[in-house]
Amino acid sequence: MSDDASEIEASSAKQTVDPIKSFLSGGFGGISCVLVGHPFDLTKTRLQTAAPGTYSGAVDVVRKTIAQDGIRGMYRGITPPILGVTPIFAISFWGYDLGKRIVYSFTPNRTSQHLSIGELAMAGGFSAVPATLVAAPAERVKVLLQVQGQGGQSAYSGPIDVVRKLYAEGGLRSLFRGTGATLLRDGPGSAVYFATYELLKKALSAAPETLPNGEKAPAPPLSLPAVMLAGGSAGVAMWSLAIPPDTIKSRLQSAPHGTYTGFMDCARKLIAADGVTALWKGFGPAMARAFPANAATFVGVELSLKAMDKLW
Ligand SMILES: CC(=O)O[C@H](CC(=O)[O-])C[N+](C)(C)C
Repeated sequence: MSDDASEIEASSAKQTVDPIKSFLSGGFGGISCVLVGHPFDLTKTRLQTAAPGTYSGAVDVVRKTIAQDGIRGMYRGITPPILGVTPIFAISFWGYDLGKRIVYSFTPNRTSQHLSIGELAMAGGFSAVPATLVAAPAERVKVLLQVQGQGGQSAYSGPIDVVRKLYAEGGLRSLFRGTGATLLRDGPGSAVYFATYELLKKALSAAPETLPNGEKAPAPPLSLPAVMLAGGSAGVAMWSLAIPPDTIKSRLQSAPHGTYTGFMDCARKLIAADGVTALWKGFGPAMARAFPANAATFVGVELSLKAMDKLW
């Protein structure tokens, strides 16, 4: 067998892909995710951060936003997510692939190349580490833009203005406020996310063939509806876990300087003021977004991988 052929066989049996392809496919997934998911995300952030009584629910946020700002209002703050989510997803999908390679390197004497769901979850959790370095400042900027324009004056004219003002106010520390909260949300969240996708992908695929070396071949490609079902469910599974740390992250990142000393302080103050259920503010819109946005993400990922596989 040629070196190239044995490398392809080894990497497909190992469930890893070329790092450039995993990075680019994640980027395509991110763009698809933002285009479908942004209006849901804006509704969630407004519900999470508005003073009690401002909105009666998600539909009220949409009604008031459109009445005040038109349809464009639902896409307020989309520039940072497009610019931020694309690299975040690129790094996240690349990090997931890197996480799988790390698992292999720590288990050199394994009897099967196939990664268990626990190992895939570990690789998913690992992906949040590099992704958070980009996600935390991008989310800080996005949250500040999303919460303005709810009646009062706008403090920022755009993402660059936010970055400039945050840097002037507190340097990199201010720009990176909420990094720990982002990791607490995305570490466990990404573990569940990738594990759910792989689990459903396997359940929805036809039985794999056996390779000449006795290993199972990777499952044949999924149909688009199956990719959408597995991707959408991965999003729902992730957000079922991620809403409480996300609520705290949004509060931390949107509050004036000095309001909270950290994650636990913010959680304690939020629960004391609004009760424990306040941790699940924005649950409805997050869940409403989770399925379509992540169905779109994995369609973007799988289609771009397929296109790249044809190119090189
Ligand atoms: C917070 C976030 O970006 O979650 C992604 C899914 C979504 O609904 O946006 C998943 N991942 C963290 C793996 C990029």
